[in-house]
Amino acid sequence: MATRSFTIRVPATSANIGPGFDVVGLSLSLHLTLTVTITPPNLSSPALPPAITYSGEGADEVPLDAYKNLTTRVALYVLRCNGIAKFPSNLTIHADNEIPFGRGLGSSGAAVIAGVLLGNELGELNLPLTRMLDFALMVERHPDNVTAALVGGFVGSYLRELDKAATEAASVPLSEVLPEYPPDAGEDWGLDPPQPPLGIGHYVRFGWSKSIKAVAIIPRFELSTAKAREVLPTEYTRKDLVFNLQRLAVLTTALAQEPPDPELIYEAMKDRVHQPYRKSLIPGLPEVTSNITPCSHPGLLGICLSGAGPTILALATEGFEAIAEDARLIFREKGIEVDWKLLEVAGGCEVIRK
Ligand SMILES: Nc1ncnc2c1ncn2[C@@H]1O[C@H](COP(=O)(O)OP(=O)(O)O)[C@@H](O)[C@H]1O
Ligand SMILES: N[C@@H](CCOP(=O)(O)O)C(=O)O
Repeated sequence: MATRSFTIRVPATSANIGPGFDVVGLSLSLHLTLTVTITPPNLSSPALPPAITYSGEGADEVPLDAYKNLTTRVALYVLRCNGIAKFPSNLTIHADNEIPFGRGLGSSGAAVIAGVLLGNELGELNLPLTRMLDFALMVERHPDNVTAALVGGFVGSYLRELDKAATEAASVPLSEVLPEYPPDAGEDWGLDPPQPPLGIGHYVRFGWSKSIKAVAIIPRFELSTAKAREVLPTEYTRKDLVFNLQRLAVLTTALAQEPPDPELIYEAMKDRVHQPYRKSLIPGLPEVTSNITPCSHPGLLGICLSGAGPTILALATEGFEAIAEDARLIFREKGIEVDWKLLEVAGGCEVIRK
Protein backbone atom coordinates (compact mmCIF):
# COMPACT_ATOMS: atom_id res chain seq x y z
CA MET A 1 0.00 0.00 0.00
CA ALA A 2 1.42 3.41 -1.01
CA THR A 3 1.12 6.60 1.02
CA ARG A 4 -2.15 8.44 0.19
CA SER A 5 -2.42 12.16 0.55
CA PHE A 6 -5.16 14.65 -0.24
CA THR A 7 -6.41 18.13 0.67
CA ILE A 8 -9.97 19.16 1.53
CA ARG A 9 -10.94 22.84 1.25
CA VAL A 10 -14.31 24.15 2.46
CA PRO A 11 -15.51 27.78 2.36
CA ALA A 12 -17.07 29.91 5.08
CA THR A 13 -20.74 30.76 4.62
CA SER A 14 -23.10 33.53 5.56
CA ALA A 15 -26.64 32.25 6.10
CA ASN A 16 -30.00 34.07 5.97
CA ILE A 17 -28.88 37.28 4.11
CA GLY A 18 -31.68 39.09 5.94
CA PRO A 19 -35.09 37.54 5.21
CA GLY A 20 -33.96 34.00 4.26
CA PHE A 21 -33.74 32.46 7.74
CA ASP A 22 -32.72 28.77 7.44
CA VAL A 23 -33.19 29.04 3.64
CA VAL A 24 -30.36 30.88 1.85
CA GLY A 25 -26.58 30.78 2.22
CA LEU A 26 -23.63 32.44 0.52
CA SER A 27 -20.14 30.90 0.34
CA LEU A 28 -17.33 33.31 1.20
CA SER A 29 -13.58 33.45 0.62
CA LEU A 30 -12.33 32.21 4.00
CA HIS A 31 -11.49 28.51 4.14
CA LEU A 32 -11.03 25.49 6.36
CA THR A 33 -8.29 23.36 4.76
CA LEU A 34 -7.44 19.81 5.81
CA THR A 35 -4.22 18.18 4.65
CA VAL A 36 -4.59 14.44 5.09
CA THR A 37 -1.97 11.69 4.85
CA ILE A 38 -2.34 7.93 5.35
CA THR A 39 0.97 6.08 5.48
CA PRO A 40 1.27 2.31 5.04
CA PRO A 41 1.51 0.35 8.31
CA ASN A 42 5.03 -0.42 9.44
CA LEU A 43 5.04 -4.12 10.32
CA SER A 44 7.75 -3.69 12.95
CA SER A 45 5.85 -1.01 14.95
CA PRO A 46 2.25 -0.76 16.19
CA ALA A 47 -0.37 1.02 14.03
CA LEU A 48 -0.71 4.64 15.08
CA PRO A 49 -4.07 6.24 16.05
CA PRO A 50 -5.26 9.35 14.11
CA ALA A 51 -3.11 12.39 14.82
CA ILE A 52 -4.55 15.90 14.38
CA THR A 53 -2.64 19.18 14.30
CA TYR A 54 -4.37 22.51 13.88
CA SER A 55 -3.49 26.10 13.05
CA GLY A 56 -5.43 29.33 12.62
CA GLU A 57 -8.85 30.30 13.98
CA GLY A 58 -9.99 28.25 16.97
CA ALA A 59 -6.56 26.65 17.51
CA ASP A 60 -6.70 27.39 21.23
CA GLU A 61 -10.10 25.74 21.76
CA VAL A 62 -10.57 22.94 19.23
CA PRO A 63 -10.18 19.36 20.51
CA LEU A 64 -7.31 17.47 18.86
CA ASP A 65 -8.66 14.07 19.92
CA ALA A 66 -10.14 12.51 16.75
CA TYR A 67 -13.02 11.07 18.82
CA LYS A 68 -14.00 14.52 20.16
CA ASN A 69 -13.22 16.81 17.21
CA LEU A 70 -16.34 17.73 15.19
CA THR A 71 -14.78 17.10 11.76
CA THR A 72 -13.33 13.69 12.57
CA ARG A 73 -16.46 12.59 14.47
CA VAL A 74 -18.53 13.39 11.38
CA ALA A 75 -16.02 11.44 9.24
CA LEU A 76 -16.31 8.44 11.57
CA TYR A 77 -20.13 8.67 11.40
CA VAL A 78 -19.96 8.54 7.57
CA LEU A 79 -17.52 5.63 7.67
CA ARG A 80 -19.62 3.65 10.17
CA CYS A 81 -22.79 4.21 8.14
CA ASN A 82 -20.92 2.67 5.22
CA GLY A 83 -19.70 -0.45 6.96
CA ILE A 84 -16.27 0.79 8.08
CA ALA A 85 -15.94 0.73 11.86
CA LYS A 86 -12.66 2.61 12.35
CA PHE A 87 -10.32 5.25 11.01
CA PRO A 88 -7.44 3.82 8.97
CA SER A 89 -4.19 3.37 10.89
CA ASN A 90 -1.42 5.93 10.52
CA LEU A 91 -3.80 8.77 9.59
CA THR A 92 -2.52 12.32 10.06
CA ILE A 93 -4.62 15.43 9.55
CA HIS A 94 -3.49 19.03 9.62
CA ALA A 95 -6.34 21.55 9.76
CA ASP A 96 -5.66 25.16 8.88
CA ASN A 97 -8.66 27.34 9.57
CA GLU A 98 -9.46 30.92 8.47
CA ILE A 99 -13.10 30.84 9.66
CA PRO A 100 -13.62 32.35 13.12
CA PHE A 101 -15.63 30.22 15.56
CA GLY A 102 -19.08 31.22 16.74
CA ARG A 103 -19.32 34.44 14.69
CA GLY A 104 -22.03 33.57 12.17
CA LEU A 105 -19.65 32.67 9.35
CA GLY A 106 -20.48 28.98 9.20
CA SER A 107 -17.43 27.51 10.97
CA SER A 108 -19.44 24.51 12.18
CA GLY A 109 -21.06 24.01 8.76
CA ALA A 110 -17.57 24.00 7.18
CA ALA A 111 -16.30 21.55 9.82
CA VAL A 112 -19.26 19.24 9.13
CA ILE A 113 -18.79 19.34 5.34
CA ALA A 114 -15.04 18.76 5.80
CA GLY A 115 -15.94 15.72 7.95
CA VAL A 116 -18.33 14.29 5.35
CA LEU A 117 -15.70 14.73 2.60
CA LEU A 118 -13.05 13.21 4.88
CA GLY A 119 -15.20 10.13 5.57
CA ASN A 120 -15.95 9.80 1.86
CA GLU A 121 -12.23 9.93 0.94
CA LEU A 122 -10.95 7.71 3.77
CA GLY A 123 -13.51 5.03 2.95
CA GLU A 124 -13.16 5.55 -0.85
CA LEU A 125 -16.97 5.62 -0.84
CA ASN A 126 -17.61 7.75 -3.98
CA LEU A 127 -20.78 9.16 -2.45
CA PRO A 128 -22.81 11.41 -4.76
CA LEU A 129 -23.15 15.06 -3.71
CA THR A 130 -26.79 14.60 -2.69
CA ARG A 131 -25.88 11.72 -0.35
CA MET A 132 -23.08 13.81 1.19
CA LEU A 133 -25.69 16.51 1.85
CA ASP A 134 -27.88 13.90 3.62
CA PHE A 135 -25.02 13.07 6.00
CA ALA A 136 -24.33 16.75 6.67
CA LEU A 137 -28.02 17.38 7.39
CA MET A 138 -28.11 14.63 10.00
CA VAL A 139 -25.56 16.69 11.94
CA GLU A 140 -26.37 20.34 11.13
CA ARG A 141 -30.17 20.38 10.90
CA HIS A 142 -30.61 23.70 9.08
CA PRO A 143 -29.61 23.39 5.40
CA ASP A 144 -28.45 26.96 4.61
CA ASN A 145 -24.78 26.83 5.67
CA VAL A 146 -23.91 23.24 4.76
CA THR A 147 -25.53 23.42 1.32
CA ALA A 148 -23.71 26.65 0.40
CA ALA A 149 -20.41 25.23 1.75
CA LEU A 150 -20.90 22.06 -0.29
CA VAL A 151 -21.92 23.52 -3.67
CA GLY A 152 -20.74 27.14 -3.43
CA GLY A 153 -22.31 30.45 -4.46
CA PHE A 154 -25.63 31.98 -3.43
CA VAL A 155 -27.86 29.00 -2.71
CA GLY A 156 -31.46 28.40 -1.60
CA SER A 157 -32.43 25.10 -0.03
CA TYR A 158 -35.29 23.24 1.60
CA LEU A 159 -35.67 20.01 3.53
CA ARG A 160 -37.99 17.54 1.82
CA GLU A 161 -41.09 16.49 3.72
CA LEU A 162 -40.25 12.97 4.85
CA ASP A 163 -42.59 10.06 5.49
CA LYS A 164 -43.12 8.94 9.09
CA ALA A 165 -40.25 6.43 9.19
CA ALA A 166 -37.80 8.83 7.51
CA THR A 167 -38.88 11.68 9.81
CA GLU A 168 -38.07 9.52 12.80
CA ALA A 169 -34.71 8.57 11.28
CA ALA A 170 -33.87 12.24 10.66
CA SER A 171 -34.93 13.30 14.16
CA VAL A 172 -32.41 11.11 15.94
CA PRO A 173 -30.69 13.10 18.68
CA LEU A 174 -27.29 14.42 17.66
CA SER A 175 -25.73 12.49 20.55
CA GLU A 176 -26.67 9.30 18.71
CA VAL A 177 -25.56 10.52 15.29
CA LEU A 178 -22.25 11.69 16.73
CA PRO A 179 -21.82 9.62 19.90
CA GLU A 180 -19.24 10.47 22.51
CA TYR A 181 -16.81 7.81 21.38
CA PRO A 182 -14.98 6.01 24.18
CA PRO A 183 -11.43 7.18 24.79
CA ASP A 184 -9.87 3.89 23.70
CA ALA A 185 -9.06 4.67 20.08
CA GLY A 186 -8.51 1.01 19.25
CA GLU A 187 -12.02 -0.10 20.12
CA ASP A 188 -14.55 -1.28 17.54
CA TRP A 189 -17.90 0.49 18.07
CA GLY A 190 -19.99 -1.63 15.77
CA LEU A 191 -21.83 -0.65 12.64
CA ASP A 192 -25.31 0.39 13.67
CA PRO A 193 -25.35 4.20 13.52
CA PRO A 194 -28.62 5.92 12.48
CA GLN A 195 -28.60 6.05 8.66
CA PRO A 196 -29.73 9.32 7.03
CA PRO A 197 -32.93 9.04 4.98
CA LEU A 198 -32.31 9.43 1.22
CA GLY A 199 -32.67 12.88 -0.38
CA ILE A 200 -33.27 15.07 2.68
CA GLY A 201 -32.03 18.34 1.19
CA HIS A 202 -32.81 20.04 -2.13
CA TYR A 203 -31.22 23.23 -3.42
CA VAL A 204 -30.88 25.69 -6.27
CA ARG A 205 -28.04 28.12 -7.00
CA PHE A 206 -29.12 31.70 -7.72
CA GLY A 207 -27.22 34.14 -9.90
CA TRP A 208 -24.80 36.60 -8.29
CA SER A 209 -23.67 39.92 -9.72
CA LYS A 210 -19.87 39.91 -10.11
CA SER A 211 -19.70 43.48 -8.84
CA ILE A 212 -21.01 42.58 -5.36
CA LYS A 213 -18.53 41.94 -2.56
CA ALA A 214 -19.17 41.17 1.10
CA VAL A 215 -17.82 43.21 4.01
CA ALA A 216 -17.82 41.01 7.14
CA ILE A 217 -17.74 43.13 10.30
CA ILE A 218 -16.76 40.64 12.98
CA PRO A 219 -17.25 41.49 16.69
CA ARG A 220 -14.56 40.14 18.99
CA PHE A 221 -16.89 37.82 20.89
CA GLU A 222 -18.39 34.41 20.18
CA LEU A 223 -22.09 33.65 20.10
CA SER A 224 -23.00 30.00 19.67
CA THR A 225 -25.65 29.30 17.04
CA ALA A 226 -27.51 27.14 19.56
CA LYS A 227 -27.79 30.06 21.98
CA ALA A 228 -28.88 32.46 19.21
CA ARG A 229 -31.62 30.00 18.16
CA GLU A 230 -32.95 29.68 21.70
CA VAL A 231 -34.12 33.33 21.71
CA LEU A 232 -36.32 32.86 18.61
CA PRO A 233 -40.09 32.45 18.96
CA THR A 234 -41.82 29.27 17.80
CA GLU A 235 -44.68 31.17 16.15
CA TYR A 236 -44.89 34.27 13.95
CA THR A 237 -47.66 36.57 12.81
CA ARG A 238 -48.85 36.38 9.20
CA LYS A 239 -47.75 40.02 8.80
CA ASP A 240 -44.14 39.22 9.71
CA LEU A 241 -44.03 36.08 7.54
CA VAL A 242 -45.40 37.93 4.53
CA PHE A 243 -42.89 40.76 5.19
CA ASN A 244 -40.01 38.25 4.89
CA LEU A 245 -41.44 36.21 2.00
CA GLN A 246 -41.98 39.33 -0.12
CA ARG A 247 -38.41 40.46 0.45
CA LEU A 248 -36.80 37.04 -0.07
CA ALA A 249 -38.60 36.56 -3.40
CA VAL A 250 -37.21 39.88 -4.64
CA LEU A 251 -33.74 39.43 -3.13
CA THR A 252 -32.89 36.12 -4.83
CA THR A 253 -33.14 37.78 -8.26
CA ALA A 254 -32.09 41.32 -7.30
CA LEU A 255 -28.58 40.16 -6.27
CA ALA A 256 -28.00 38.80 -9.79
CA GLN A 257 -28.99 41.97 -11.67
CA GLU A 258 -26.41 44.19 -13.39
CA PRO A 259 -26.02 46.80 -12.11
CA PRO A 260 -27.45 45.86 -8.72
CA ASP A 261 -30.12 48.29 -7.48
CA PRO A 262 -29.32 49.58 -3.95
CA GLU A 263 -32.83 50.86 -3.31
CA LEU A 264 -34.38 47.48 -4.10
CA ILE A 265 -31.76 45.40 -2.27
CA TYR A 266 -31.51 47.49 0.92
CA GLU A 267 -35.22 47.04 1.60
CA ALA A 268 -35.17 43.39 0.45
CA MET A 269 -32.48 42.54 3.03
CA LYS A 270 -34.67 43.54 5.97
CA ASP A 271 -35.94 40.81 8.27
CA ARG A 272 -38.58 40.26 10.94
CA VAL A 273 -38.03 36.58 11.70
CA HIS A 274 -34.68 36.38 13.49
CA GLN A 275 -32.78 39.69 13.71
CA PRO A 276 -35.26 41.53 16.00
CA TYR A 277 -35.04 38.69 18.55
CA ARG A 278 -31.26 38.46 18.42
CA LYS A 279 -30.58 42.13 19.17
CA SER A 280 -30.51 41.36 22.92
CA LEU A 281 -27.46 39.15 22.28
CA ILE A 282 -25.71 41.58 19.92
CA PRO A 283 -25.57 45.14 21.27
CA GLY A 284 -25.37 47.59 18.34
CA LEU A 285 -27.16 45.34 15.81
CA PRO A 286 -30.23 47.56 15.18
CA GLU A 287 -28.11 50.72 15.12
CA VAL A 288 -25.66 49.32 12.54
CA THR A 289 -28.37 47.95 10.24
CA SER A 290 -30.45 51.13 10.34
CA ASN A 291 -27.75 53.85 10.32
CA ILE A 292 -25.61 52.48 7.50
CA THR A 293 -27.68 52.95 4.35
CA PRO A 294 -27.10 53.39 0.60
CA CYS A 295 -27.72 57.16 1.10
CA SER A 296 -25.14 57.57 3.89
CA HIS A 297 -22.68 55.07 2.31
CA PRO A 298 -22.54 55.11 -1.52
CA GLY A 299 -21.81 51.61 -2.80
CA LEU A 300 -23.77 49.88 -0.03
CA LEU A 301 -26.52 47.56 -1.28
CA GLY A 302 -27.82 45.98 1.91
CA ILE A 303 -26.81 45.06 5.45
CA CYS A 304 -27.85 42.21 7.74
CA LEU A 305 -26.80 39.84 10.49
CA SER A 306 -24.55 37.08 9.13
CA GLY A 307 -26.05 33.72 10.12
CA ALA A 308 -26.85 33.69 13.82
CA GLY A 309 -24.36 36.53 14.40
CA PRO A 310 -22.65 38.40 15.86
CA THR A 311 -20.99 39.25 12.49
CA ILE A 312 -22.67 41.87 10.33
CA LEU A 313 -22.63 41.31 6.56
CA ALA A 314 -22.72 44.34 4.28
CA LEU A 315 -23.10 43.70 0.55
CA ALA A 316 -21.54 46.51 -1.49
CA THR A 317 -19.98 47.42 -4.82
CA GLU A 318 -17.61 50.10 -3.40
CA GLY A 319 -17.03 52.22 -0.29
CA PHE A 320 -16.09 49.11 1.70
CA GLU A 321 -13.76 50.80 4.19
CA ALA A 322 -16.21 53.59 5.07
CA ILE A 323 -18.96 51.02 5.72
CA ALA A 324 -16.73 48.93 7.98
CA GLU A 325 -15.16 51.85 9.86
CA ASP A 326 -18.54 53.46 10.56
CA ALA A 327 -19.89 50.13 11.79
CA ARG A 328 -16.81 49.92 14.02
CA LEU A 329 -17.66 53.32 15.57
CA ILE A 330 -21.25 52.25 16.28
CA PHE A 331 -20.11 49.00 17.91
CA ARG A 332 -17.44 50.87 19.89
CA GLU A 333 -20.16 53.06 21.47
CA LYS A 334 -21.62 49.80 22.80
CA GLY A 335 -18.22 48.72 24.14
CA ILE A 336 -17.59 46.15 21.38
CA GLU A 337 -14.43 46.00 19.26
CA VAL A 338 -14.60 44.50 15.76
CA ASP A 339 -12.34 43.27 12.98
CA TRP A 340 -13.44 43.47 9.37
CA LYS A 341 -12.66 41.63 6.16
CA LEU A 342 -13.52 42.26 2.54
CA LEU A 343 -14.63 38.92 1.07
CA GLU A 344 -15.58 37.57 -2.33
CA VAL A 345 -18.20 34.95 -3.08
CA ALA A 346 -16.31 31.64 -3.17
CA GLY A 347 -16.76 28.35 -5.03
CA GLY A 348 -17.90 25.20 -3.22
CA CYS A 349 -15.80 22.65 -1.37
CA GLU A 350 -12.94 20.85 -3.12
CA VAL A 351 -10.94 17.66 -2.68
CA ILE A 352 -7.49 17.73 -4.26
CA ARG A 353 -5.87 14.30 -4.53
CA LYS A 354 -2.06 14.25 -4.75
N1 LIG B 1 -12.66 23.57 12.12
C1 LIG B 1 -13.35 23.08 13.16
N2 LIG B 1 -12.97 21.94 13.73
C2 LIG B 1 -13.65 21.45 14.78
N3 LIG B 1 -14.71 22.03 15.35
C3 LIG B 1 -15.14 23.18 14.81
C4 LIG B 1 -14.49 23.76 13.69
N4 LIG B 1 -15.13 24.90 13.36
C5 LIG B 1 -16.15 25.02 14.25
N5 LIG B 1 -16.16 24.00 15.12
C6 LIG B 1 -17.10 23.81 16.25
O1 LIG B 1 -18.27 24.57 15.98
C7 LIG B 1 -18.46 25.56 17.00
C8 LIG B 1 -19.05 26.83 16.44
O2 LIG B 1 -20.28 26.52 15.84
P1 LIG B 1 -21.49 27.54 15.85
O3 LIG B 1 -21.87 27.88 17.25
O4 LIG B 1 -22.54 26.93 14.99
O5 LIG B 1 -20.93 28.87 15.19
P2 LIG B 1 -20.59 29.24 13.68
O6 LIG B 1 -20.88 28.04 12.83
O7 LIG B 1 -21.47 30.40 13.39
O8 LIG B 1 -19.14 29.63 13.67
C9 LIG B 1 -17.09 25.76 17.60
O9 LIG B 1 -17.16 26.23 18.92
C10 LIG B 1 -16.51 24.35 17.52
O10 LIG B 1 -17.00 23.56 18.58
N1 LIG C 1 -30.12 29.88 9.79
C1 LIG C 1 -29.20 29.68 10.89
C2 LIG C 1 -27.81 29.97 10.39
C3 LIG C 1 -26.74 29.82 11.43
O1 LIG C 1 -25.50 30.16 10.84
P1 LIG C 1 -24.15 30.25 11.68
O2 LIG C 1 -23.10 30.60 10.70
O3 LIG C 1 -24.36 31.30 12.72
O4 LIG C 1 -23.95 28.88 12.30
C4 LIG C 1 -29.57 30.63 12.03
O5 LIG C 1 -29.77 31.80 11.76
O6 LIG C 1 -29.68 30.15 13.17
